[in-house]
Amino acid sequence: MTITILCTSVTLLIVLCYKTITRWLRQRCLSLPPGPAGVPIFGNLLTLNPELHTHFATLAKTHGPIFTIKLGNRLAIVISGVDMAKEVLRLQDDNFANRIIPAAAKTMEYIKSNIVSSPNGPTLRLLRKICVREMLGKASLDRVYWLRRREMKSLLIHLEEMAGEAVDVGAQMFLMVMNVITSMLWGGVVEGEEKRKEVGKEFREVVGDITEMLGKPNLSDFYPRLERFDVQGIQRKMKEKLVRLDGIFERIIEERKKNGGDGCEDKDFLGFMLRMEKHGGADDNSKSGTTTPFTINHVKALLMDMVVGGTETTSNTVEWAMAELIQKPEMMKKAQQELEQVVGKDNMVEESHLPKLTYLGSVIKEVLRLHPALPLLVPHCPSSTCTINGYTIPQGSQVFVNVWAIHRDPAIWENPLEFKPERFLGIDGSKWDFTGNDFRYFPFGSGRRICAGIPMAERIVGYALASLLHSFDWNLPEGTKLDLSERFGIVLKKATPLVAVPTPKLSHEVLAS
Ligand code: HEM
Repeated sequence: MTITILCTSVTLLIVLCYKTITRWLRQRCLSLPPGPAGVPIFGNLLTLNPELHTHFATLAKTHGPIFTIKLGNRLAIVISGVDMAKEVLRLQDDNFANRIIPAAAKTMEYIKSNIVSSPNGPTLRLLRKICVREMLGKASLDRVYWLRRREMKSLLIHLEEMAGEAVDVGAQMFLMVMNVITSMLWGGVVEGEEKRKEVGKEFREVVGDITEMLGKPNLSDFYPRLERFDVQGIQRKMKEKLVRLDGIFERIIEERKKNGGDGCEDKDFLGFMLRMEKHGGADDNSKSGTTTPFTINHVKALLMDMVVGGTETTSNTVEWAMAELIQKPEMMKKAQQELEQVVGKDNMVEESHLPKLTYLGSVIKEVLRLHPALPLLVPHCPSSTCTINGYTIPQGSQVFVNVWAIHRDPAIWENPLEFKPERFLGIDGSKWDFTGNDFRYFPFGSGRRICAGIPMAERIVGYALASLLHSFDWNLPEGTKLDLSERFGIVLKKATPLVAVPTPKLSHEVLAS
């Protein structure tokens, strides 16, 4: 018995060593980008700092703007140079516009059908077209403005009630943005304040758990062969949550179908998507006349995309902006003076004011420069082996583009660590935008996989920040200090939540109008 166990262990060890050595030799022959030395089996996992964006920026100082690291069995390439970012996101975009789906996200069919996980191809094009052109186009966003206004007003009245007390700004923003997004998605379905709150609460809990699990390091991702064993139980727990989420979606969709179904397309996005689904999908999008299907799974997947893609990104951006402005009161004053001029003291901010708020716009650009919501974008993945700068980038490797590091590169930005909205003002400032055409500034990514929610993000962040600043003065609670340090996650966070005290600037009549 002992001899059998011994023989099996030795054989396993030999096989493992053989595989590690052959993989190592294969990779050496490939002329991969340079990178820190790792150890067999673990690669660089043991020295990986969880603050990935800063860790990668530090490694880039030693290994250059393109380097390799090994995360277990997975090869990752990290890009932190402008030219190479352009190579991945523009010149070789077609090849790199794919994703590696985390093991936890593979557990439910509709999660695999969403935009963020879809490989480059007709389904991705269809989903993005629906999202970017149909739902998040100007006309559609205008149509559901009343829903955003309703949620904003409810937040401002709540903050007025909290006047003089310490408020967790990020938590309030998250709640408001979640309500705004879910209202836009199915706001016409869930009737009644109480019921809306109830659905919203359950939804928030489940989505919070799901994003937390997606952000957890999972051995199944570093060692894909372990995926079926689900060593940490993450996939099992994720599946439980996704079944719950699916239940919420099913209830909402059922309710909508009962109450007039796809006839309600003007009310919110769900109505629009159900109409598409009823017509069996879409869109004769190819010359060959084939139709790309659009199923109920796609409806759920798009709901999920907007909630997960849109909530923390926008609410954290507003929280960062508030923190930076509280740190620099003269800048807060400047933004408030502009609001008084454009909006007036007897009025609430409306989205239609945003294009005239030039200084506020530059504050938002500067926040997204210093604290881009997704500091490493969403990792890309080449569908075939290619070369960048003479280095081989193997098919299937995970490619991180460190936009955070590019936005702080002293060769591009003067005093890059200083928060200075003025750099985006004037003739010089107007050249920077969110289109991803300039690889020195691209907080929303670039190319085929550029953020699908830019118009919505611009409106929500601008409207929320303008409303907070116009309606209240903001100060830190007495005796507290501001901490501006960051914490890496799926979305970049403040390491400690911003707690601040609002003092109303507008009368109750104006706020409640
Ligand atoms: C301040 C707010 C936001 C920022 C900074 C932001 C940034 C980004 C970035 C950097 C990416 C990845 C690009 C890449 O992989 O190359 C992305 C992807 C995405 N974003 Fe946003 N985003 C924001 C808000 C939103 C909103 C409001 C929505 C939708 C309602 C949204 C939906 C998406 C989706 C669906 C994707 C995946 C696109 C794809 O894989 O093709 N985002 N976003």
